[in-house]
Amino acid sequence: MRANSVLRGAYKNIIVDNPIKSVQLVTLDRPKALNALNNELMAEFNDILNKAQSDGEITSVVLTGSDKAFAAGADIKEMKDISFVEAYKRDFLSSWNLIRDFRKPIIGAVSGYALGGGFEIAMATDILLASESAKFGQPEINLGIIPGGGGTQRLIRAVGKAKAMEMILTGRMIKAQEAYDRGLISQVLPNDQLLPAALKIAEEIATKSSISVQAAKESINAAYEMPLSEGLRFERRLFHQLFATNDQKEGMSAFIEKRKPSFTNE
Ligand SMILES: C/C=C/C(=O)SCCNC(=O)CCNC(=O)[C@H](O)C(C)(C)COP(=O)(O)OP(=O)(O)OC[C@H]1O[C@@H](n2cnc3c(N)ncnc32)[C@H](O)[C@@H]1OP(=O)(O)O
Repeated sequence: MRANSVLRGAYKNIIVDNPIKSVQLVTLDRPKALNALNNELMAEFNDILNKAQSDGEITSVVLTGSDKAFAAGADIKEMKDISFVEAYKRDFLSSWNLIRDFRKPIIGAVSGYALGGGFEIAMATDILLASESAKFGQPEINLGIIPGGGGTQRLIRAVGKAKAMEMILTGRMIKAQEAYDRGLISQVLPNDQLLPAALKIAEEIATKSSISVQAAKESINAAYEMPLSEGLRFERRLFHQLFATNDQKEGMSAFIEKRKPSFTNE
C-alpha cells in the first residue's frame, strides 16, 4: 500500500491528500483557531515532511490552509505562559527548521490570513502563490515579542529593509496585490483558482528530473547564505555534477532527437 493512503486521516490538524499521484497536498485544518500553529500541528507537519522526503514517488508538496486563514500564527494560547528557561531549554521553535531542510520543492498556496508564524512558514516555501483574499503580516509586536520563526531575516530579503521594518515595527498587514508587487509571491489568483494553479506548477515540476529540480532548489537557496563569488562557484560545481546523471544525457538526447525526455531520476 502506498505510504500516502496510510497517511490520509492520520492527523488531527492536517489533511493529507494526493490529488495528483506524485504531489503531496498538505492542508492545515484547525479551523476553530484559524490554523494557529500549536506544537501538535507542527509535529504532524514535520512527520508529513519526513515521510514525503523519503517517499520516492513524491516529487513536491503543496501546502495550503482554508479560505479564511492559511495560518494566523503560532498558537498564542499555548505559548502565553512559557518561561524563558523552558523556551531556552527546549529550544522553542527549533522544530520549525525542518521546512528549511526539506529537499523537494514546497509550493505555498495562501488564502486569508498568513500572520506571524503562518507568514514565516509561507515565506519558507519555495514558490508562494496567494489568492486575492490573502493578507500577510508580522503582528508579533502587538504581543510584546518579535518574529521568531525567521520573519526578521526572510522578510527583509523579500521586500527590503524599509518595508520589512514598517511591517514588523507596526504589525501592519499587506494584501496579496502588494505582496505580489514587492516580489514576495509569484502569482495572485482568484480564490477558486489558487489550488488548481499550485497543483499545476507541482504537476509541471513532476515532469522534470527530480535530481536537477533538487539541485536547482539547493543552488537558489545557497544564494541566501553565500557571497556572490562563492554562490557562483557552488552553482557551477552542481552544474558540473549533473553531467554524471543519466537524466542529463536523456534530456539533451531528447532535445536533439526532437522528442520528450523520459527522466528516470538517476
Ligand atoms: C514565532 C511565531 C510567533 C507568532 O506567530 S505570534 C502570533 C502572531 N499572530 C497573531 O498575533 C494573530 C492573532 N490573531 C488575530 O489577530 C485574529 O484572530 C485575526 C485578525 C487573524 C482574525 O480575527 P477574527 O476574524 O476576529 O477571528 P478571531 O475571533 O480573532 O479568531 C478566531 C479564533 O481563532 C483564535 N486564534 C486566532 N489566531 C490565533 C493564534 N495565533 N493563536 C491562538 N488562537 C488564535 C482566536 O482566539 C479565536 O478563538 P476563540 O473563538 O476561542 O476566541
